[in-house]
Amino acid sequence: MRVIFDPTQISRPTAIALGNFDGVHIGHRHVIAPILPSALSNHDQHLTSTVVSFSPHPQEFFSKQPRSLLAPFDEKVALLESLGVEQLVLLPFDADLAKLTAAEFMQQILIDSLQVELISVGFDFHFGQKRQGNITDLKNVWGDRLTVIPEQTMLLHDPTPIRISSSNIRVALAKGEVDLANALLGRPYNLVGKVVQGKQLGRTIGFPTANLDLPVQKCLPRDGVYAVQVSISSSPKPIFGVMNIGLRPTVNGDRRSVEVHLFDWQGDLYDQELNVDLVKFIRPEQKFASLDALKAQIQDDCQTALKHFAVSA
Ligand SMILES: Cc1cc2nc3c(=O)[nH]c(=O)nc-3n(C[C@H](O)[C@H](O)[C@H](O)COP(=O)(O)O)c2cc1C
Ligand SMILES: Nc1ncnc2c1ncn2[C@@H]1O[C@H](COP(=O)(O)OP(=O)(O)OP(=O)(O)O)[C@@H](O)[C@H]1O
Repeated sequence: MRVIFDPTQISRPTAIALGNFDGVHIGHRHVIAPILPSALSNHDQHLTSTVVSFSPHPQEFFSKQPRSLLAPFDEKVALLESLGVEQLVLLPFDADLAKLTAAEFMQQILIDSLQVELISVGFDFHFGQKRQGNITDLKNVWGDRLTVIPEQTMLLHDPTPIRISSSNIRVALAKGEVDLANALLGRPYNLVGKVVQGKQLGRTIGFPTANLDLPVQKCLPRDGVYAVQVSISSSPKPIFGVMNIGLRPTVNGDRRSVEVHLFDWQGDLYDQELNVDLVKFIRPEQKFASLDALKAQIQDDCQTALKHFAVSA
């Protein structure tokens, strides 16, 4: 997939899906589907299948606050690529772009710069100065070459359906509601990072852990202990394990760490990249009176995780 920051490099004409697409969840995949090469094959002209996002995210530009992301840049690129998207265009969101009216955005960005032939957006998509542009404006120009995806929701435990959205996935993760986050994403929420050195205390209590270095913007789930499934390039099969996210109050930890203990695994993992899929939240992090008490609890956590894996196998 081509990743374009410089608008002069865009491959045109295009079929585009417009939006931020953080996490590439089920709703996003519905929006992207109509512009994938497989959906464009009957079109008489070759259109480049393109996702158009803003960088930084408009909310980040206005609030000046960094946003935590379900899928930081490398993960987003990999996810879009796996769908078959040919090109990701990142429009630099600055004061000039923010000032464009809806009509100017359509003319300068969509028509002149991207040569858009087909567009797909969600029903509530807004664009241009003060978010004044909406799908009616797009419809007036692109007519039946515009696909509008109706709101995608999911009926789970509550009587009211829940909207599939990046915000709702973040809220679920903050509460440790892994099942909900995974259902809305349509795949397990995962953490991808290299293994770095910890304090090496874990091995002294019988539970060696791989400490993960994650992108700073990565949205972390609630602190606590999780059952996880891990993939490493050196192992053909996924490995089960437990993960702790938190400050490690028992050993007076000074910053948040993400560490994984793999079941039945021996060997050096330093510098290897781990992909950790969240399977189940087990318990919140606690301060224990002694290392022995922590050790007993971790043994219990491993049993809880193993039971869960056995039931869902
Ligand atoms: C499954 C699991 C659960 C954990 N739970 C806690 C906990 O509740 N409280 C805590 O202070 N530390 C907890 N820890 C973190 C340990 O304190 C940590 O693994 C140990 O100090 C080793 O750290 P190191 O990798 O930096 O050497 C947990 C670790 C694992 C693997
Ligand atoms: N549940 C959904 N149903 C239909 N379209 C959606 C849905 N979620 C997002 N979209 C559309 O996908 C595109 C990308 O949207 P965006 O990334 O802003 O979505 P989001 O997941 O709702 O994000 P956030 O929760 O941060 O507002 C937009 O065109 C949006 O309208």
